[in-house]
Amino acid sequence: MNPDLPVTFQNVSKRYTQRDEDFLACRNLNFSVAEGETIAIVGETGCGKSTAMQMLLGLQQPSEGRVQVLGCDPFKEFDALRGQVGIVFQTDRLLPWRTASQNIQFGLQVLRIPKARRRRIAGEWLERLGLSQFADAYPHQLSGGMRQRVAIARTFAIEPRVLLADEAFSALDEITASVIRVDLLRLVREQRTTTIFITHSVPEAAEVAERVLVFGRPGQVVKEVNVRDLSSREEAAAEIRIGLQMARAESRRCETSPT
Ligand SMILES: Nc1ncnc2c1ncn2[C@@H]1O[C@H](COP(=O)(O)OP(=O)(O)OP(=O)(O)O)[C@@H](O)[C@H]1O
Repeated sequence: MNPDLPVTFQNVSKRYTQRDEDFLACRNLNFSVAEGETIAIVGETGCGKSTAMQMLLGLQQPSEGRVQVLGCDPFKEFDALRGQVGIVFQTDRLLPWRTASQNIQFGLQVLRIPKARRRRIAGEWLERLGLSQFADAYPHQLSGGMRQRVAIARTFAIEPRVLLADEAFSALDEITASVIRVDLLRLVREQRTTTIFITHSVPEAAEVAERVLVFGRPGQVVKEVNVRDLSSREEAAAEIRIGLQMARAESRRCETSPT
């Protein structure tokens, strides 16, 4: 395990207890993300993507193995990572009683940034996302795409070193999603934020990531696709689909093999 890399999973397994029985959600999961790198994790529903991300966020403890984020154990050193890991969710999760500007200031408030500085930072992010004239608008006065932009601004305002985008575009219509995707990618590149996209969409993974990890069940990397080494996004998408087929075959093999 290289402690200098911002995110490392080393031989990580996670077991849940379901109806008095052990259930393996991740098995011997190994991967890392380099500083400033953008990766995507793709996998079918139930393959353990969320469980892996919960361990990254320190919300779940691995049953075995080690997770390291920015040199810390996220479960045991939860407070040390406060403000260092940002998340963009599928839904905007804006507070309806706060204006766009006040929503962007929320994380900064939690980090006890003084009011004048908070306002200035929110103003800068509203401008960067083309929302300056909506600073005082409430979420119900904004379109879905604008709300997601406010949520993105709220995440970037804390200047996270690691960003997690969890199905960040799947609640938007395809046209809005493609515009917001471009916005988010631009910010990730400008800020050089180490980023993990979680997605079910093969074309999206091929478009946003430099490297794609295809997850199989229980949570493990069945194929790694280095988009940088391929000639086109289409070729990357084809490689990801091969990975998903491998994951399905492996999962069927596990289901049918005698225990
Ligand atoms: N807290 C929990 N307790 C028990 N089992 C759980 C818990 N969380 C997840 N699981 C199980 O672990 C497996 C992996 O779930 P997980 O949510 O990590 O998958 P996922 O790949 O994120 O799925 P999706 O794409 O649908 O979000 C599933 O079978 C799920 O039922």
